[in-house]
Amino acid sequence: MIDLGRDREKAILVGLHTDRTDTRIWKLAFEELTGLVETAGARVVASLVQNRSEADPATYIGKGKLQELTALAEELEADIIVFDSELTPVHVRNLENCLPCKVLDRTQIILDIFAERAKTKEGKLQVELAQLSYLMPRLSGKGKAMSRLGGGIGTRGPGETKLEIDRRRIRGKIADLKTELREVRLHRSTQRQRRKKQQVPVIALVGYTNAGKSTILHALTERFGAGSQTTAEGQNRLFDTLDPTARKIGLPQGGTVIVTDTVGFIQQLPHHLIDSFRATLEETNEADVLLHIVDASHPAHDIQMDTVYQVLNELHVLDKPIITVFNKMDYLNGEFLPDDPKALYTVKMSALNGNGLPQLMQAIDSCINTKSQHMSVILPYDEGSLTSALHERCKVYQQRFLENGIYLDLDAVPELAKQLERFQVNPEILEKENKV
Ligand SMILES: Nc1nc2c(ncn2[C@@H]2O[C@H](COP(=O)(O)OP(=O)(O)OP(=O)(O)O)[C@@H](O)[C@H]2O)c(=O)[nH]1
Ligand SMILES: [Mg+2]
Repeated sequence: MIDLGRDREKAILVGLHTDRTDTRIWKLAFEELTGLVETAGARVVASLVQNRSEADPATYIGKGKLQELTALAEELEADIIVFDSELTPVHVRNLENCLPCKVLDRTQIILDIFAERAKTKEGKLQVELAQLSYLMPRLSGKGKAMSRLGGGIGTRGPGETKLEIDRRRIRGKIADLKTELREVRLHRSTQRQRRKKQQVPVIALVGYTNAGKSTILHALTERFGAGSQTTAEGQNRLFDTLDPTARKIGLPQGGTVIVTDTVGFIQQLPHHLIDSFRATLEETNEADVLLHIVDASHPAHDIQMDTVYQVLNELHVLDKPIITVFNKMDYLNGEFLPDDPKALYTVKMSALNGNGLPQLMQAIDSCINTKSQHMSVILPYDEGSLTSALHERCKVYQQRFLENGIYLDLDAVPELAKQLERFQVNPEILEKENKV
């Protein structure tokens, strides 16, 4: 994408604010659309917003607004009009009939950016799968704008060559892609198995796009990297990282961990993408700890955090220990931010100047290396499942069956130590009473 302002396609953005949408969330998503369209290589020349109780089933926006938009597009000689949410096939058909230029929606812009960014075979296959799944129900709706092919936003990737192909062939192609993806993933799961065997703990970086995940991985690798590894420095653009990257880092108290970086999240991440990228996102399932990176300087970072937690919830990984990292603190001039209640640790740092990096390492170390605790307990006989969990996961030195329960002398892992606190006894007193 060469940035020569005058050669870039001119885009008009169209937003619909309905009664049902939270205004702050809507505003964030609409501002993001500007960033997305610019990232995709176009120049935003105007935006038009309509407040309406709900989307018009035929044309998304109302008739009057559509006339206004048509006139504006002609006046500004716009090349594309981008709508702020996923249009139905009916919307696309009707809008294309009225408007003098290409009609695109938020989903297509995101798919387009992903198509440009994907580097690995798996990434490319995933994007292609998402694009074809998006295209399938819309094939018949592609009217005049799409027949004017010749590149430009929304027509990159497989769309260029395959638009003429009928549904059946696309369905076949989707099936082939799924098979190919399965094979590629098999290879990655073998790599993961090997890592598991080596018992190296895995830390997954998660967070909103542009929060600073790659910059943090770069800083960690520079300072604590094990062996000669390099990582790309972060870039100030959306969805800079698409393909998973893994790096080995040495911990201050000894031992190493693997830190993985992957695709960032955003409002209304298209569901075709979530489905296609599920395997990549599910890397987080393998992680021992999640590092949730937040751009603390962003005025809507609370909404961004909620979005991340929603995706993590969908991936069923919220039970893992989370370290929340408020990054970009250098922008904040000591402004106070409360700790994230969902996290085990909250760290405030700046990946840019390195402030807070040692605290982050400390938090990682504490999560990974939290020592087992030596305890003596008497467990009532009705605590059968806890007893078996202890035998499975802890080192038990002594066991005696007493009148009021089982006496155990053991090293308890941190999660179980908490549950055992209420059963703790003083072994010296028991010894004096000749019970153990
Ligand atoms: N001022 C400041 N800028 C930062 C800091 N950390 C990262 N950045 C900048 O923020 C931008 C985004 O950083 P990345 O590391 O690419 O963000 P990311 O989370 O990997 O983004 P995606 O890969 O798009 O999901 C870059 O321009 C970084 O230089 C920080 O602590 N302070
Ligand atoms: Mg990145």
